[in-house]
Amino acid sequence: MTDLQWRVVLAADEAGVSYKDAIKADLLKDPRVKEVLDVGVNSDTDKTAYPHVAVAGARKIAAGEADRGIFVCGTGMGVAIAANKVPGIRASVAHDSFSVERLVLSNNGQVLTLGERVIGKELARRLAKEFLGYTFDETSASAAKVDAITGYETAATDGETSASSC
Ligand SMILES: O=C[C@H](O)[C@H](O)COP(=O)(O)O
Repeated sequence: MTDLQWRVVLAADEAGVSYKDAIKADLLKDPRVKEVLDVGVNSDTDKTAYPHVAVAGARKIAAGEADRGIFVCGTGMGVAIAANKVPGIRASVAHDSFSVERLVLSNNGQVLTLGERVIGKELARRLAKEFLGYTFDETSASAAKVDAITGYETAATDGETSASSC
């Protein structure tokens, strides 16, 4: 996208709701963000397990209702693993600036995941902000590699056992 008017979907379990809500407050003030979707949870008393919120959030992106996702759980790993089960979604935990950059520029990741029990809140807020500063270059050398991921995913969906190499 060229105008960087992001539609961002947020998701968290009970272990990530505090950071999710802090990031939500930041995004609502961010001029680059035109819409924030929050699929929950909205309280640390809500015990909905992380796979459910992660898949709900990822499906918003797969359906074209959101451009990016920021999902939080205790480690960031569970929501990433769950989100990646949704076809077309590329999600990863990234707890440093370089990894956040490469999640987008190398992997065309749409979902950044964060671990509330792993990094501090101010770093999480900064990484969320940085994540929206990058846009994948479809003409870059990384594009063919991302296409290879999609090829394997398509092959798996089609019930095949392998995909062609790039
Ligand atoms: O990856 C999982 C998350 O960290 C989650 O918040 C905690 O999961 P657990 O209760 O199974 O450790």
